[in-house]
Amino acid sequence: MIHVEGVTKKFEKETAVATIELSVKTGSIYGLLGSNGAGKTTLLKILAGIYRPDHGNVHIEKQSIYENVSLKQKVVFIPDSLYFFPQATIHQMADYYRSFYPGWNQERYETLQQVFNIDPHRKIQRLSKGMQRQVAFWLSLSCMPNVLILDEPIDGLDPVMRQKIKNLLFQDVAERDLTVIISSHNLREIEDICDHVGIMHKGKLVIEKELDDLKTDTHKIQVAFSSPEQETSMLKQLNILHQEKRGSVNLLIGKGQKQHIEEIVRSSQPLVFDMLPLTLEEIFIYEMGGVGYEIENILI
Ligand SMILES: Nc1ncnc2c1ncn2[C@@H]1O[C@H](COP(=O)(O)OP(=O)(O)OP(=O)(O)O)[C@@H](O)[C@H]1O
Repeated sequence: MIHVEGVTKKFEKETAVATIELSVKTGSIYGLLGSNGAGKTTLLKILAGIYRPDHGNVHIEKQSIYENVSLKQKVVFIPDSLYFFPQATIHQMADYYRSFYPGWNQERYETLQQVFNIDPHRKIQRLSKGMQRQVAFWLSLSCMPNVLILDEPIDGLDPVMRQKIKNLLFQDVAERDLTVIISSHNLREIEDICDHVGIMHKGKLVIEKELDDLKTDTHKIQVAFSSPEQETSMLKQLNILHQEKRGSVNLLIGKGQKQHIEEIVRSSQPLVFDMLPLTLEEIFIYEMGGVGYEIENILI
């Protein structure tokens, strides 16, 4: 379990992260989204023990991460700008990882060579941007970390490689309870990986949700009635996040169990009734609207 407790970080006068509280369950995949400059990278670096928070603390497996070498050996961070030793080949970089991470698994490193299919004798800095990213995953996954922190990880990867890497992450989560924290700008991209999503804006965590709950609990409803009284009576019984009129049809975004909503709407005898699934992006737009934020400005 990871606990972020009231974490704040300032750079001179700039507050990059403002009193963030969040928890990430062991074996889950947490997606961190937000606008440019929202504070995602700063928070990830605090989680990885690279930055010391000005206030608050981060506990992983009940231990504080900052300056805790033995804990850091179980946590791997892949930053958005990758760093490898100049002139190092993949094998040489692997030697370095092996010396720092006690969990290093040589057999896995060799097995993953078939997945990434890059000659380990090649110098990393001469590889393409996407290939360097593959090397970062190859080395990181060979360390068998308990926690993997990924800052904009899929940038530059082709669709086949993205899928392969997602599958490797799923495998580690399922087989050995790996916890993954992943930052991205793209809700659609991480929709199919994460079980939790948090959205940051101006240093704050403005929304945090479990995806399954959201998906089974939010519905798009189209209804039309012959009388406004029927409509008013139905609306009073529903938990509505958003509504708009399209001609005689009322488009509603409602929260609640599908069957329960259906019963309420049907008992009001609508002329037209349809329930449609929402994309995750739509759900967030309405949820954020509910807490007073314009998500269009936050997600790109
Ligand atoms: N080392 C630093 N020195 C000074 N200010 C910094 C430093 N790192 C980050 N900041 C500031 O902190 C704020 C948050 O930056 P951060 O990189 O955490 O945002 P982000 O959400 O990762 O942004 P992006 O999506 O653009 O990568 C920004 O205003 C940034 O200018």
